[in-house]
Amino acid sequence: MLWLDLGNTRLKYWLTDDIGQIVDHDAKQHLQAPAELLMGLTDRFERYAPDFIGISSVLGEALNIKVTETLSRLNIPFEFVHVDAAHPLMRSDYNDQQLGCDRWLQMLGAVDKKKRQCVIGCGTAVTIDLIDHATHLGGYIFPSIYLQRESLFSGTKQITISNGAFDSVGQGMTTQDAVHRGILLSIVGAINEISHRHPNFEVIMTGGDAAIIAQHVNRPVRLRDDLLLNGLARYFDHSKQT
Ligand SMILES: Nc1ncnc2c1ncn2[C@@H]1O[C@H](COP(=O)(O)OP(=O)(O)O)[C@@H](O)[C@H]1O
Ligand SMILES: CC(C)(COP(=O)(O)O)[C@@H](O)C(=O)NCCC(=O)O
Ligand SMILES: [K+]
Repeated sequence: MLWLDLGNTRLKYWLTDDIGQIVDHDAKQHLQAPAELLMGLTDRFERYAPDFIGISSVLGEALNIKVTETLSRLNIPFEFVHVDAAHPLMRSDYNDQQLGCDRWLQMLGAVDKKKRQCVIGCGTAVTIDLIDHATHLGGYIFPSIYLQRESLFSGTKQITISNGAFDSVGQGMTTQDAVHRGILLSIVGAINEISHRHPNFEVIMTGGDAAIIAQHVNRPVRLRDDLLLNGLARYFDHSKQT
């Protein structure tokens, strides 16, 4: 199988064998040209001769059409995920026309009907979702630390910071530190507040920036890099059974 995750910044792919083991995996910036990036990867994909391609995309109709055109040339059946708010593994009252499918799949990949869970996706946006015994209770969306820095850079005259490390939440004494620490605290502080309000929820984090953020959270955090893949596998298993 070939599994694709088209996020706002990166294209992730996984090739898995018959027993679900990952035989190849990578994440690449697509620069809003995912179809062209996929074109360059087709040789690699064809080498493994996958019999199915399952796709999560939050890139919108126009880019999905281009991706569809590229994938059609492979002559391998493929299917885009559609959010199912009444899925047997997890119920959700969130507006299902709006819920991002990567966000939903991450939850589907993590959900455990015996637990209360807080699933945090740290990609281009940071999403924080609460799940109570397999019922999605809703969540929050924040700009990532990088998007926040870009918005300060572009919306102010005297803040000209465009790079540097996000490594502390202590107060800063320079613009550079104040910007990075303030932004990091906005996410870490929100996570701490949400986990304070929901003390019995297991905190699970995934996505490109999960490790940077998790270090400063004052609760035990489970870092998982397999949630979206797991969600894709669960979704397509189910649709084959019905
Ligand atoms: N402006 C930026 N500068 C540097 N790195 C960035 C920037 N925006 C995002 N990133 C990085 O890109 C990665 C995106 O993470 P990922 O989970 O793949 O997100 P998405 O699913 O939204 O594509 C993160 O590791 C983040 O550190
Ligand atoms: C919230 C997101 C931007 C996160 O995307 P990502 O950071 O993974 O690229 C995406 O799931 C999305 O576009 N969601 C639609 C809005 C919603 O979930 O309500
Ligand atoms: K967007």
